[in-house]
Amino acid sequence: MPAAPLEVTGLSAGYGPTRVLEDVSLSVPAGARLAVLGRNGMGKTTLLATLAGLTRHIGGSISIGGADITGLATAQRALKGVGYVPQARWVFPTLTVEENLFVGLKGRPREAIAEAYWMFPRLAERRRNLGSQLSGGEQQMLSTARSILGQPTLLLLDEPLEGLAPVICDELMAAFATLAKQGDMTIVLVEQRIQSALDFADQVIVLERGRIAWRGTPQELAADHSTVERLLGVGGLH
Ligand SMILES: Nc1ncnc2c1ncn2[C@@H]1O[C@H](COP(=O)(O)OP(=O)(O)OP(=O)(O)O)[C@@H](O)[C@H]1O
Repeated sequence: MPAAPLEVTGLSAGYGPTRVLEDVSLSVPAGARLAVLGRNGMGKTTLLATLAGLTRHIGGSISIGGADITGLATAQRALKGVGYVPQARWVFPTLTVEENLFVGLKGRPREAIAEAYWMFPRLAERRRNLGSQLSGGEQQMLSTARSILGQPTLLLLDEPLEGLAPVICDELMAAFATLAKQGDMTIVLVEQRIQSALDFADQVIVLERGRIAWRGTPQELAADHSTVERLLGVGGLH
């Protein structure tokens, strides 16, 4: 399946009585890469969780590939092409790497796991290790690979670099760039490592208290020092 464009209109969502996202609208063309930035607690995770169907919908709509998925449950959204890689790194600790990958196949032939090993050669080396024996970086690779095996047309990555050593971050970002180049997925990346996100993305939004406070290209953001300082709390980007 080719990458699916993402269209979000007037989206508001939250948890129980709490409103977090307010009137978020965005449009990501098929195969494009959107970075979602913002300080802690501004609603980045909530935006991805809302796209995946895991929060309380208050208003607005979400469509991928022209199909309205707003009313669909998480599992149905996955069938429509939404791949969600949560911040918590969903790995089955008592299954081996290979068994974890089998879970992601969703009816595809077993040989398809070669795609995961091609993308993340470290996983091939660790195929017989248990999920619980993996480093944080390897768990992130496994969690991402499992999602990719389901052939999503929209991939949602929530802070994949959190807590990882720089060398592993580079490895992961290189794998994401390879995925993006293949053009089979539209990718939305939430990341606190601003420079890595800007190097990867072709468009950026910055959230502030659940609303889009800024949007533009990575180049525009890097040049806009006052926005970077005000909305991201850092002195500047290189
Ligand atoms: N399950 C929940 N129930 C109630 N409120 C929540 C829940 N999860 C998050 N929130 C609140 O929603 C707001 C946005 O949180 P969210 O995790 O989306 O922010 P974030 O930008 O991803 O932050 P971080 O960078 O720290 O992960 C915060 O005020 C948070 O306290």
